[in-house]
Amino acid sequence: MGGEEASASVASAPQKWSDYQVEFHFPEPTDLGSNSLMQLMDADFKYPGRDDFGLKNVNIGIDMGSRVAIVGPNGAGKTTLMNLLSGDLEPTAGESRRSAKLRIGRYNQHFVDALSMDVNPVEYLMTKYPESGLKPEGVRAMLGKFGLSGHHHLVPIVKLSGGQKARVVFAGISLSQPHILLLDEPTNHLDMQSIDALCDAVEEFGGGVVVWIVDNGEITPYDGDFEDYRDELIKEISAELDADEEEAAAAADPFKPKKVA
Ligand SMILES: Nc1ncnc2c1ncn2[C@@H]1O[C@H](COP(=O)(O)OP(=O)(O)OP(=O)(O)O)[C@@H](O)[C@H]1O
Repeated sequence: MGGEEASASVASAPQKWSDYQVEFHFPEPTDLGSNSLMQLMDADFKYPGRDDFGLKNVNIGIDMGSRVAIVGPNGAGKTTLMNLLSGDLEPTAGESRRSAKLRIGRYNQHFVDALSMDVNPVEYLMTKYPESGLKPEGVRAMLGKFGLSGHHHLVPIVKLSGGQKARVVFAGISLSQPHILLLDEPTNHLDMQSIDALCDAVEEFGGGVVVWIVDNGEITPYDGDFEDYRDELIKEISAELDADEEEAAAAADPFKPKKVA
């Protein structure tokens, strides 16, 4: 994992921490009258005509305060599982229960890629979440906290980088006042400071959180807590940054032996 913004900041200045302030925040969810938010019980899922892929016997319960991290490889059916959790797909056997009035804040790469419109982030968020009641200045303050610099608030979204669009998606999730966060590889586009801010926000969030982490093994629950996950990500990104710095130093020094690709 790593972020395009992390590599970009290394290219311009070899430092590990950017000098801007980020503070992700998801508001305290409204009371739904029950601690239990959603459940998949003995759920199976199969696409019609696809006998080579299916999910079997999935049991996941998400309550207020739940933290569920799932580790699995690409191709394991992550989008399908996330769609079952969000209610976009219904199980072909077993049961799916969801609290009435449940709001789910969902993050994935497809949502980031799909943000390619001519309106700017402020216009986009104000149109999509009118119930937030925020004025443009409020939306801009929020975008700033999610790490989108002021200049980019008024640039058409189509011109933003993946990392900048990711911040717009996160700000939108916050404005939607979710009870559950479904986060599919949420750190891909983020630099270390933002990953730290996201982990803090997830930790303090009063609702339920499901995070998908890609790894090469089978689909399993993550063996650790969010602190462990944060430490792992930061270790990975530090190693990537060190490798980038070494490469940059080698490129600048004509006498240093070069790595052969
Ligand atoms: N609507 C569909 N109809 C038939 N098969 C589908 C459909 N959507 C996905 N699949 C198949 O189901 C399997 C799992 O797909 P899914 O998108 O859930 O997970 P994934 O492969 O882990 O992808 P991603 O990493 O993009 O989430 C794949 O073999 C895919 O081709």
